[in-house]
Amino acid sequence: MRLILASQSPRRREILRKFFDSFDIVPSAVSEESTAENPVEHAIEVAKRKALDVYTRYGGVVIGADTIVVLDNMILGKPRNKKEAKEMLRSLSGKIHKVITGYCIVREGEEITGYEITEVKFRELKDEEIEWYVSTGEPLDKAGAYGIQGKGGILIEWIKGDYYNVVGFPIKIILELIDLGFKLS
Ligand SMILES: Cc1cn([C@H]2C[C@H](O)[C@@H](COP(=O)(O)OP(=O)(O)OP(=O)(O)O)O2)c(=O)[nH]c1=O
Repeated sequence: MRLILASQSPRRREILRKFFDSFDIVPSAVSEESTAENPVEHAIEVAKRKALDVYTRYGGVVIGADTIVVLDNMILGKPRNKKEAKEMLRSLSGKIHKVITGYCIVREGEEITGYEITEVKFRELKDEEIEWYVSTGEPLDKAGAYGIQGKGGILIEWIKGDYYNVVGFPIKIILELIDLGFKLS
């Protein structure tokens, strides 16, 4: 069965490519708003919308995912501009937050949903560090305004849990695909 990643994220593509040889990529264009009552439900709802959008057009086995950063029960999505990126980084400084990725795999009308939570502790950041990091341009397409896999790694004191989950593609998805019969490359 054809495997399709419903994502424009280069990070998700790279992680999936580490484990599986052949799959297609079809980005979805759905809204990332939701009426969910809590962050986990929100991430799953959006992931499901992404996967179903592509599944209804192409069929196959479709994976959708949504990554959010949650600080004190507030969802930080992708910053809209540099000012918002600086505010997000200031609010994360010195604190522990959660990175939640909700995912959905759709095949033959059946949906498998799940999520992973990783805790991340930021160092106390100096204003100059925030200025420098935002000037690199890295924060703009990323939830919480940082990328752990890039220069943003320097902002972090520790993480607890699945590293790949922070980048946007938890290992749980790989395990689900193995259960569905896909072979590791
Ligand atoms: C916290 C964090 C997020 N991110 C990224 C992962 C996601 O790509 C992005 C969150 O946005 P998402 O809406 O989950 O994904 P996306 O818009 O990039 O791609 P698509 O909806 O097409 O699947 O932030 C990192 O790359 N590194 C990090 O450390």
